Amino acid sequence: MLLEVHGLKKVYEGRQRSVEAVRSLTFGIDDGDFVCLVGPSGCGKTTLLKCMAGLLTPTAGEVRLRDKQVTGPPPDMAVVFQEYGRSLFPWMSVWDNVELPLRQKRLSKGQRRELVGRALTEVGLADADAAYPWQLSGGMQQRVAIARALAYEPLVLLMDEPFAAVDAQTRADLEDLIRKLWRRLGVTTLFVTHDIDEAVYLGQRVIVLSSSPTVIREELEIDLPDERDQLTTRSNTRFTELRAHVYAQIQAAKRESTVGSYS
Ligand SMILES: Nc1ncnc2c1ncn2[C@@H]1O[C@H](COP(=O)(O)OP(=O)(O)OP(=O)(O)O)[C@@H](O)[C@H]1O
Repeated sequence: MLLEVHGLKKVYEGRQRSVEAVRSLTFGIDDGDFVCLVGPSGCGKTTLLKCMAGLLTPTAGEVRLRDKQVTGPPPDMAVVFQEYGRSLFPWMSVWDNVELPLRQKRLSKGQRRELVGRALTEVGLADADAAYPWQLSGGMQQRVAIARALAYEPLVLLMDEPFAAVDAQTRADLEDLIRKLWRRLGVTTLFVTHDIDEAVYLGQRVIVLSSSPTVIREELEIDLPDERDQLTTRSNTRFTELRAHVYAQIQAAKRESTVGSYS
């Protein structure tokens, strides 16, 4: 198992009251997996992802990467967030943004040039290397963030609702880009989303979370062909069945939390 989450619990301690965001989560991700995490909004997805990325300390339980406990941001992980506007440096060119983490890795100039050039080509931005992020559309900025993560050659790529802020057409293009890159490069990916269709379309496996305080409601194998396509896959009967199943699970999770909050 490449990445393991064991009995993870996170309680935010406030001055007036504490909020139990994640109650107890245990799951693992194998090398090369593409796993989607989906759950009702506010269910604790971002909290979980931040704990996995070493940005938050769990209240109990642990995250292990290659059998080593995560206690701070591991050098082998890259994260792509939803807010591309805040994750790129506006005063740096596209090329410099993608190169920045490689400088911290202390790679030679030649190695950096090769990795940045290749990553920008992979995401279709080879010609935009000298532009500044603010000159690009939202979808292009998110491509830059993806290129930056890929150039870094992480063991694990964590993505937190990365396409939530772009329009539907761009989103479909970016979904296909991510699947294409995953199939070609085989990078282990954990993709967090509240969009059921997106989770089923992208993942090999979907983990459905309950409402906060979060536990796992279900883990589902997505037995759709690896070759996916926005038109054929989404009109496939199996796709429709899977999305209906996940939808029902999430509705049930929401109902339970409403009942819970009145009991
Ligand atoms: N810093 C914090 N302090 C206190 N409570 C917090 C904090 N961050 C999140 N929470 C609470 O923890 C719960 C889970 O929040 P989180 O942002 O992880 O959920 P999410 O599933 O990512 O939400 P969304 O679907 O809106 O992106 C929510 O009830 C939220 O109000």
